[in-house]
Amino acid sequence: MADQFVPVLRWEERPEGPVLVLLDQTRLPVEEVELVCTDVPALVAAIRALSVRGAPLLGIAGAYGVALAAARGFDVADAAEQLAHARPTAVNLAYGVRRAEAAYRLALDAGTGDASAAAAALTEARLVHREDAEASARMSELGRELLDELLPGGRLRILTHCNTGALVSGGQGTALGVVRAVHQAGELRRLWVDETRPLLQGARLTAYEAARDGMAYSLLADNAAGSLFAAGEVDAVLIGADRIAADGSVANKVGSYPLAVLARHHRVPFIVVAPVTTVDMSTESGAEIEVEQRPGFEVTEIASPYHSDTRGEAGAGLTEQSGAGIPIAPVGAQAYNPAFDITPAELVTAIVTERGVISPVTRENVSGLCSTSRKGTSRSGDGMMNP
Ligand SMILES: CSC[C@H]1O[C@H](OP(=O)(O)O)[C@H](O)[C@@H]1O
Repeated sequence: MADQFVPVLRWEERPEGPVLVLLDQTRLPVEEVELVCTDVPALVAAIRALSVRGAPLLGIAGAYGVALAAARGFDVADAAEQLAHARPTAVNLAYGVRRAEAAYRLALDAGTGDASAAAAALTEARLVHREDAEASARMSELGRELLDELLPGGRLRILTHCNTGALVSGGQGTALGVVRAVHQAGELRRLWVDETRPLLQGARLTAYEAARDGMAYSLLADNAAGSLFAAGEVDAVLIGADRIAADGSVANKVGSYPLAVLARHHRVPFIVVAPVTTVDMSTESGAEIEVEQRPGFEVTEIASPYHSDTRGEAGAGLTEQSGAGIPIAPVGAQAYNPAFDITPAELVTAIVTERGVISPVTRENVSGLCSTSRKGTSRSGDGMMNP
């Protein structure tokens, strides 16, 4: 196991007051630069620029953001609203914000005073952080067991999309956390890493994590994935999720849905790995999930952390503003840039959570994930063997 990263996110008590310190993911893999957030607008800007990103980590950051507002005497209700709406698709963000806000309100209503209420929000944020680390560890175990069952004895060739590792989690990640467990068990033959245009989370972040772990990996352009399936080079697809609707539809980084179609056509297991905090039973179906639309310049320009002149002014992040990148389209070109797409449940072989694995992905099995009386895995029929 490689040495640990610079912490992806940490709370620090400083003489001038508490701060939230973030590893700026827009600067990776070239530089490990830390952003120090002293207020909520700075944290909201970091979330929108994807300096801090990835559904579970957004929930953790959101919870600490509420604690920061409370500790620094800002308006907590206003801070919670700003944070919860910083990005629309990952349900984890609002989940973490509301957890910390509720703890703050409960303490305040109990008459404990502002300082104690702020401490309650911080305690809850730390709990959200710890719970996600525990969930990550459990998902890694369950995901590796699932792969052992689906593909016994194999040295696996796994394809993944975007970044779902330690950079999105309180622990070692979601889908990439499973890959890590497979690698550490000596069962990973090859990790195929989709570069994940346009923000290149695969090229910049997953390759960075895989390299640090000594994994055998190959980076590929997203549109090369089809030829890998056709050549029989993919044993399983593992991805994360930003929101799972009640019907089992999965919102994830754009490019996930085409992989699900390819996987079904080539009878390859398509596995989603996500903590239960990603499941949103109040969203009935995938059609109701708000898909974040991002600025067109992320598509019409190429920005790279390797080239400081493409990071915008003051070495800002990759997504700071138009004109920071190198144009790769005619000036004025219009662009379609959804951050996510929706994969219907019928194309998902299994969903791995810390509370068990569900397959097939049905409304009943999704609902079971959220029931307090849940007992382990819900799998029926031969859904596992017919990816
Ligand atoms: C398992 S959470 C990681 C998830 O978040 C990514 O989105 P973004 O980089 O825009 O935050 C992507 O959808 C990953 O699957």
